[in-house]
Amino acid sequence: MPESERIERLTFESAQVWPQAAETRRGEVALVMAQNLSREYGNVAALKRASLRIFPGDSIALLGLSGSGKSTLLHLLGGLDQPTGGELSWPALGDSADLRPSKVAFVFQAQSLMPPLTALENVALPLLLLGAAPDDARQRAADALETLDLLSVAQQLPEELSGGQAQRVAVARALVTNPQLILADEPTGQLDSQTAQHLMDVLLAALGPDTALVMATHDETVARRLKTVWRMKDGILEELP
Ligand SMILES: Nc1ncnc2c1ncn2[C@@H]1O[C@H](COP(=O)(O)OP(=O)(O)OP(=O)(O)O)[C@@H](O)[C@H]1O
Repeated sequence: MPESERIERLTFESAQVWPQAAETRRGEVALVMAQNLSREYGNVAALKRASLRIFPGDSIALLGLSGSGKSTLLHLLGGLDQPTGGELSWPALGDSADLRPSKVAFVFQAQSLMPPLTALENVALPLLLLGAAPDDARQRAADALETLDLLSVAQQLPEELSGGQAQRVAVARALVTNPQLILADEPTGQLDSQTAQHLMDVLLAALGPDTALVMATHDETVARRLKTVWRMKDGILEELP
């Protein structure tokens, strides 16, 4: 089937399943809604007319090969980037200016901790940016590190951490503000499979029941740990949620 026809079909099906106004599911308001969401970079169509809804408590793996558009979609969902087509809204969260860091948090694949700050200071940082008192921020950061079994490295600098520990600190930093939506871009991408599974264990255990997680990955084993799998290929969200 030609790609244009396939996109038309997916779009038609999505319109059947989700009328534009369907902001709720079983009485819950969607955190994110997108209709025909597209992002082009010059003549590269990185995301082609994706329609989706994300609700509190969802955990979604975004599975696809390198270049399939996973990061593009995550950046749009978190308001880090602007779509070139379609509609995007955050019915339960406000508009894009309200999104971060208290409501939406990111975990990236690459080392994203601030090098001069200790693990504890890295985790406390989003709280300080939100205006928390320093003592309160440090206590909550310590609690988050403890949840992820990291108290022993609280005073270490990022360069002194293993890759797995650094990613767990990044997860603690994402969780510390109790966000409603966590967007994770291949957080296990640079970890061996055992360390990756441990990261998934602690992340899923630490996730609140109402927090939604969307995680880009190319690893089927990691994807299977989440409740729902969305597949991306060449910018198309293939399996509609
Ligand atoms: N800032 C940009 N400028 C130009 N093209 C871009 C930009 N960002 C992404 N692209 C292109 O958009 C397409 C989708 O990229 P994206 O990073 O979203 O894929 P991905 O599935 O996340 O890949 P990976 O698994 O390698 O991170 C690719 O063809 C990529 O080259």
